[in-house]
Amino acid sequence: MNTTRKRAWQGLNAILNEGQYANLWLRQHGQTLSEEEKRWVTAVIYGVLRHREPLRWQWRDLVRNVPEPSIAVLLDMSVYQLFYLNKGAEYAIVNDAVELCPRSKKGLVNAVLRQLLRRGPKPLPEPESIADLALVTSHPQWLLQLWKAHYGEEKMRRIALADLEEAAVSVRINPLKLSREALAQRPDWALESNGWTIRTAGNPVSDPWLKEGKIVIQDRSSQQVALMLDPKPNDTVFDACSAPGTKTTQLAAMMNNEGSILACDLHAHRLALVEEAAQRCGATIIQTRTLDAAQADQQLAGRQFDRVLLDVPCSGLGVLRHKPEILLRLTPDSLDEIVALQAAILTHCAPLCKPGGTLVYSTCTLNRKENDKQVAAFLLQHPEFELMAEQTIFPDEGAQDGFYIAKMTRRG
Ligand SMILES: C[S@@+](CC[C@H](N)C(=O)[O-])C[C@H]1O[C@@H](n2cnc3c(N)ncnc32)[C@H](O)[C@@H]1O
Repeated sequence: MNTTRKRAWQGLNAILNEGQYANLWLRQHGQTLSEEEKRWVTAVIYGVLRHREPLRWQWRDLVRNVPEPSIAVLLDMSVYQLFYLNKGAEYAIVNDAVELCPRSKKGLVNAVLRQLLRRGPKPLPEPESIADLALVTSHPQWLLQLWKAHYGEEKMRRIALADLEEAAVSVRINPLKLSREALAQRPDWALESNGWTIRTAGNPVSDPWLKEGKIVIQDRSSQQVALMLDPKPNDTVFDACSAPGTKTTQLAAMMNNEGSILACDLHAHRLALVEEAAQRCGATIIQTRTLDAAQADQQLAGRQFDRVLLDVPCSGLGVLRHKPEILLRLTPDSLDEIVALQAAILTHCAPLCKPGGTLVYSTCTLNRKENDKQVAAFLLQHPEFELMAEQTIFPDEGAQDGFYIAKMTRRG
């Protein structure tokens, strides 16, 4: 029995059937695995999550009823190994799947997988209709319709297909701990023209510089948010939704640890992550405070800041390459709830921006109601703010997440 298959199955059950997040499960359970095992389990978990509809479509016609969720996931995972990884270990894959499942299901799993081995992979339909694109990309049809309405049919198609690609890992320099000269000593790494993103060779996730806070894993679109806020040394900054602190620590570095940042979040346990990040990165100007950003004007009455960052909770439709499981839980109704929360955060944080100050609103989603329409509605009600720049970053346009960033100033 290959125990890594058992771990991957346990992980997929936790994520698909018990609502856990893949990255958190892997962080928690990956410690018991070797680096090589962890890489394999990670690849299988994300591969099954990204291709869950076509995987099930491969075996669905071979059973009368879909078996209980854990057995269905075992079949999905086995099909992924047989048809997508294709390492020539077919019989070991089938035997391990049969051994993993309870006695009462062994016959079913064995029969389905052996029929699949005989039949081989069914070719997927060309993703021409929305229904076929939904099958091929494992995106719900309602989301494809929404993207079609918001961004046009061609863009909708490109975004959905881009989500099937493996997520790129981007790295940013932390100049509070790593000088550009020291970085230049590393021949296979180079700083990109924005002065923050490092082009890396190898796997930065296990690089010792990460634990030392010299570099930070941060998507290049996410880095762009802090660049748009553009804080200067000695500014006062309010970061309303700051956890886990990836942008907060970038802001501190941009300010060269001069000035002050009030980093808030609704959840105290998440603010602890901001404090850890600040410690690791040597960012000394960050104070944390638990706060509901939708009531920030009451909780911080009398205070105003040079720069306000509202990196609000969102539906996450721009980061599906990193978190494909988002699609398992999202519904049109949950989108509407989040739009209302974002509107409240904008309304109740805006008064904390000084006249002449800068307000940046950002999301990692692709949904115009959370993005440009949200900001347009805010501006209509708040003529004291002026839109200076607005950017939607799409995941099909490079190795980056989808993001929306709006930069506003408060008239003096
Ligand atoms: C997109 S994440 C922020 C990411 C963070 N800015 C970074 O770069 O690491 C959104 C955050 O908003 C927090 N949040 C959700 N509702 C909130 C509220 N009502 N007030 C303040 N924070 C909230 C969540 O806990 C989450 O940490």
